[in-house]
Amino acid sequence: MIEFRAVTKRFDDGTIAVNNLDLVVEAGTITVFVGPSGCGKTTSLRMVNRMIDPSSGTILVDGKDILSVDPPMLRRGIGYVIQQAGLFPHRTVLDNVATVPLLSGWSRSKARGRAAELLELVGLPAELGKRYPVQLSGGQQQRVGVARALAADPPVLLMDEPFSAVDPVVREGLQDELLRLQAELDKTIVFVTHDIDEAVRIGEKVAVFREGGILAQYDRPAELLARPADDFVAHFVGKDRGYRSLSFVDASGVEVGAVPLVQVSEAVEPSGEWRLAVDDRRHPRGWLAPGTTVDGPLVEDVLKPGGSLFEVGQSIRGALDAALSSPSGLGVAVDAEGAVVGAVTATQVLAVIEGLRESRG
Ligand SMILES: Nc1ncnc2c1ncn2[C@@H]1O[C@H](COP(=O)(O)OP(=O)(O)OP(=O)(O)O)[C@@H](O)[C@H]1O
Repeated sequence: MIEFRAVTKRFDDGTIAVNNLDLVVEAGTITVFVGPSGCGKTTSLRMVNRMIDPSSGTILVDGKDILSVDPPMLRRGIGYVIQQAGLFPHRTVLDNVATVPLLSGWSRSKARGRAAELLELVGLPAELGKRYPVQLSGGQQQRVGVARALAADPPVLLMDEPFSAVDPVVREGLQDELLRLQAELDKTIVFVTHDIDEAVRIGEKVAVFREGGILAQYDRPAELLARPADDFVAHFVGKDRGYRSLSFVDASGVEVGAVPLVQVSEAVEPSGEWRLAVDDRRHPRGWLAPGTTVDGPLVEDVLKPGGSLFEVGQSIRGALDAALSSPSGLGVAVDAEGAVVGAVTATQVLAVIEGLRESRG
């Protein structure tokens, strides 16, 4: 657990970067600090590993005042990942990751063995270990940065805009990877970003900062979207927050109905209704529009591309999107293997959303 108690940082030129911060980061969670540029996120983060010391107030890590711990000692228990990975350019990927174990006195072969395990853990093929950082993509470099920070197996991980230098698709992949790793490793992670979408996607709790280093709201993402504390937070979480908050409501309340199916490569009779074409594993292949006549076996060329799919038990946002993006108006539900289990309409989904709203008062 990390606890900020009335922490203020005033730099020598008088700038107040962090103003009387009270906040508890629970152990084993990902907590995100988010806010516009210059609102004190990085300063707050760097005070945890004593790269910056507070002007007043106290920071406790696992109940211990960090000012009572020697900084190098403190940092052994705190991994640090920064934007663009900050790798050593003249060391191979493997040696970058092995750096901390080597510094802790491990033999070269043991440190490299550990580094190889870590590369695997973050999803990088072993052969990349021989390359130099410049020979990797941005996303791969970020993974190496995470592996390096995990090398000493620290209970706490500080991540400062670690994914902001990569494109949105790679970024989403890295976020998923972090969530997967966290499920396995159970670290206490503080993650800084200025991207609210990233914050609500990966944070169990999100701290929104405003200018002047003031904490504007500290809440679970669903609360932040549903009940922003004030106009600043409402504006900062941005447009579509009502729709985005549906990501945190599961779709189990939506009753999945039957959907007419036809089999690809089999003969089909004409019909006046939309039918979903599936393959022999019941995976959806596309929609057959009403009145389409097919001469002989059904081929995929006559099918209309399907909309998005949603998995039963996932978010209601996915169910609504599936219905809205489907040419038939029927959102297709699939099981974990991707086989069709049925379909829902947008009206059905909205009725459930409306019911939830009313029951919340
Ligand atoms: N060494 C310093 N001396 C004086 N002022 C500083 C120093 N470091 C940071 N600041 C100021 O403190 C404030 C908070 O900076 P900080 O880097 O913590 O913000 P941030 O929220 O992380 O911003 P960004 O998203 O742009 O990285 C800013 O006004 C910044 O200019």
